[in-house]
Amino acid sequence: MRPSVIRGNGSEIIALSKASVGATKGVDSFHESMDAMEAAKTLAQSSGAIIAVSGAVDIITYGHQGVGARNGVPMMQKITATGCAVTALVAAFVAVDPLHALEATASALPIFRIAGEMGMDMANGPASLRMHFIDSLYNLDQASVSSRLKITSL
Ligand SMILES: Nc1ncnc2c1ncn2[C@@H]1O[C@H](COP(=O)(O)OP(=O)(O)OP(=O)(O)O)[C@@H](O)[C@H]1O
Ligand SMILES: Cc1ncsc1CCO
Repeated sequence: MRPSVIRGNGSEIIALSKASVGATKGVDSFHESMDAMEAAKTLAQSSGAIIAVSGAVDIITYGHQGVGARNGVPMMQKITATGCAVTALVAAFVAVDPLHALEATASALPIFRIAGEMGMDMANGPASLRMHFIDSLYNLDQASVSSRLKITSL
């Protein structure tokens, strides 16, 4: 199997790259995404996949430079399965343009996080964030993405 993109939290990417033997915590992460930067680059080079690490900053790398997606709200972590959901969004973006999987991944992650920010503007906690987040993703437009986008090179 040669996946185009591997998305995990910091602990998962470190475990996959075998860069660390530290404890992991199942579906949640003990490590911050930036702790997994070197592991992500190593895994990208050994697997040939684009690596996306979710966390306070989402990281996207193909093994050399990286992109950091800095939008979002921490309460997204309190909704179980947002990790799987953002992975599904990445898959959908890559399916539209498979020859540009890096750009597709670097678009899907910040868009997911921007929808989280917009959902949080209307939410009172994780349950209402889940609802408002899905509504925000559904209603998202180019102007909202352009005005909110926070990405940097790493
Ligand atoms: N500290 C944070 N601040 C803002 N957004 C975050 C933070 N940590 C994670 N996220 C966002 O939350 C979503 C889920 O990422 P997370 O790292 O929690 O995945 P996961 O551990 O695989 O989750 P799951 O519980 O679904 O298995 C992603 O969109 C990610 O960008
Ligand atoms: C914990 C969990 N529940 C549904 S999917 C999933 C893992 C990734 O989000």
